[in-house]
Amino acid sequence: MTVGSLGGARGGRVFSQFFCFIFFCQDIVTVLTDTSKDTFIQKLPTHKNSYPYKTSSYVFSFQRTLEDEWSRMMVAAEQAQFMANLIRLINATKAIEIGMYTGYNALSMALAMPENGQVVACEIEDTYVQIAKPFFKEAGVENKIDVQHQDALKTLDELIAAGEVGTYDFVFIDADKVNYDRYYEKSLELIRTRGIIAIDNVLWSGRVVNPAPNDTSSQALDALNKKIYKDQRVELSMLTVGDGLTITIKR
Ligand SMILES: C[S@@+](CC[C@H](N)C(=O)[O-])C[C@H]1O[C@@H](n2cnc3c(N)ncnc32)[C@H](O)[C@@H]1O
Repeated sequence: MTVGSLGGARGGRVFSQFFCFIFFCQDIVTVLTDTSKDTFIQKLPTHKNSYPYKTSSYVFSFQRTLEDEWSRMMVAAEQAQFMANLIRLINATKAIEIGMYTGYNALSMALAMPENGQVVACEIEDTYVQIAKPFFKEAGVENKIDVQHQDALKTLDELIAAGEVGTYDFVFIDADKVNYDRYYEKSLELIRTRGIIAIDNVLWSGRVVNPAPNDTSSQALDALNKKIYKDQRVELSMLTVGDGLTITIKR
């Protein structure tokens, strides 16, 4: 079939628009159904609570082979999957995770990035760093994850001092809650315009509503939620996924 047979110049336009649409759909389908890690999924035992979430099932199964005790603080699988897809959609190559723990989500982010992608993973506890590193190596993303084993505030200050302001595409905040506001402000400096800052535990099992007088974590989260709600520097979307996930886009 030729363009001409579809009705001249107008037909050509319709024809090419149609194919652009098909290619666009294919891109979206590729992003949402990438199964290139399936070999790992088959290789690894599946945790009893797992569910075959497409791309994230790899990291999900991978880290859930750790004891339940270790899986307690990880993000929910659907959160890791969602953030990995956000990373793909914005073509992120520079990301920061504040609170790496045993590396589940850092691994998920690194796998979603191209070869030149870099995740700065901040973790203060040595035990967790030692657990995470072999997983990064086995997954073949050791070179994409820069583990910063120290206080995350120090790492963020170092990045700012090193001239990295406005260069990061994606930041995930998931460390000690009382410092969330500080992490948010420093992340806003480091993130580029239209970059994403994702914040975990913003619902804190509902305790952000009327926090108890001695509950400093709930108070800090509540204060930050209210601050971001009015923050003109960002667009906001608060999702009731996991323990509550805020997505902000820097204006
Ligand atoms: C909820 S866990 C992170 C879970 C991880 N994002 C995941 O999805 O697997 C919080 C982590 O933040 C770490 N953390 C707490 N305070 C920190 C600090 N000041 N600097 C760096 N890491 C910190 C804790 O040791 C813990 O491993």
